[in-house]
Amino acid sequence: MENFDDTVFALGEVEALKRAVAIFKTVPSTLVGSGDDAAVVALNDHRMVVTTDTMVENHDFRTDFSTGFDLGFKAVASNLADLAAMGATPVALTVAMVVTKTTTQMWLEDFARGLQAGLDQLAPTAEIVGGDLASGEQIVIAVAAHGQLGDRQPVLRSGAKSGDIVAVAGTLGRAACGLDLLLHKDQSLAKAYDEWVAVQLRPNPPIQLGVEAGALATAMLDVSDSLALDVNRLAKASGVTIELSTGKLSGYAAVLELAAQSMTSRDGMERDPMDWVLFGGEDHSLLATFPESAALPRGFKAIGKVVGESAGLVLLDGQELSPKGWDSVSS
Ligand SMILES: Nc1ncnc2c1ncn2[C@@H]1O[C@H](COP(=O)(O)OP(=O)(O)OP(=O)(O)O)[C@@H](O)[C@H]1O
Ligand SMILES: Cc1ncc(C[n+]2csc(CCOP(=O)(O)O)c2C)c(N)n1
Ligand SMILES: [Mg+2]
Repeated sequence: MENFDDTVFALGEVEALKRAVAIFKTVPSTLVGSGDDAAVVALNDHRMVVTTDTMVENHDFRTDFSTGFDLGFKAVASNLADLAAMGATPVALTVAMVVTKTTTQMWLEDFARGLQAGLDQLAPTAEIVGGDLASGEQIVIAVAAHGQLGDRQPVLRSGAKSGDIVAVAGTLGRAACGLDLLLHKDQSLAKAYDEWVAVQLRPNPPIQLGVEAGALATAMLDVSDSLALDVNRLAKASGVTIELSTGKLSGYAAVLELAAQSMTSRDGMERDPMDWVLFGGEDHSLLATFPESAALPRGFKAIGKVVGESAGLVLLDGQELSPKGWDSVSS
């Protein structure tokens, strides 16, 4: 017989929320925070940048891989990456979630600590200003994030120009390698390469670098579904051809080589770490284009070039790169 005494279900919505919300820190821009019918937030501009992202248990995450803390951190990080990709500074987030009859209050509070840790590390000026708690058959986490631009223009996917440099801030391939380590039949590998597993569980996107780069970038997006897919989205939106070179990407793959070899030695399946770099998602790094004449902003590394106008073509070493990656509905 399961013991439900320590579950969110047993405690009830009001008490469960009271304890979880107590974990969140407040910031000055929140005029009315969690507790009323809606929150009220002060912005430094008349425009608001809004994004949302949903994570569903057993589709986007597994509770045997991720702790509540991990999921809170990841939910914040992935939403902040979308704001940063617009060049926006994060201000306020809401967290709507479905928990199950067996979700413990300890898990919920661990999740809340993960949300706050994500903000502490990536956007200390932002606050969790509200949310919703419902119950259902599996855990669902839906975060909405709101940001501001000050006097800047938003950085769209559609602004890349012929001649621009294509550059990345943050890591590539590590989160996908981490997921394969977690899924590997030899469980000792996830411990041996815990640095890559950590990127999968708690991605660390370069939020501040993205906001800074927003002043110069002609286009930007976060790499959530795969480099190949997301470069393709940028190329299509901008109507340009982008040329990448494996030489510029080899450093991202090299650090994952040992993990690939260890996995292969245990199951005999050949792996090329470049596949994680090109076709793996979830590092939430920032991919941007910059005018050729300007120096690249701090933290950005050139991986390719915009070579001309087209309906949106991506070439890798001169060959068309197929836009393979994560599809959140059909994967
Ligand atoms: N249900 C929906 N209603 C309206 N617009 C939607 C809906 N779902 C997605 N969109 C829009 O479609 C676009 C692509 O969505 P998607 O979630 O792939 O964005 P993304 O930046 O690639 O996400 P992420 O970085 O979280 O992977 C976004 O502009 C998003 O707002
Ligand atoms: C158990 C488990 N199964 C699959 C995955 C892979 N995965 C989930 S979401 C996503 C892309 C970003 O999503 P979104 O576009 O919604 O931000 C990817 C590649 C995982 N991490 N854990
Ligand atoms: Mg995005």
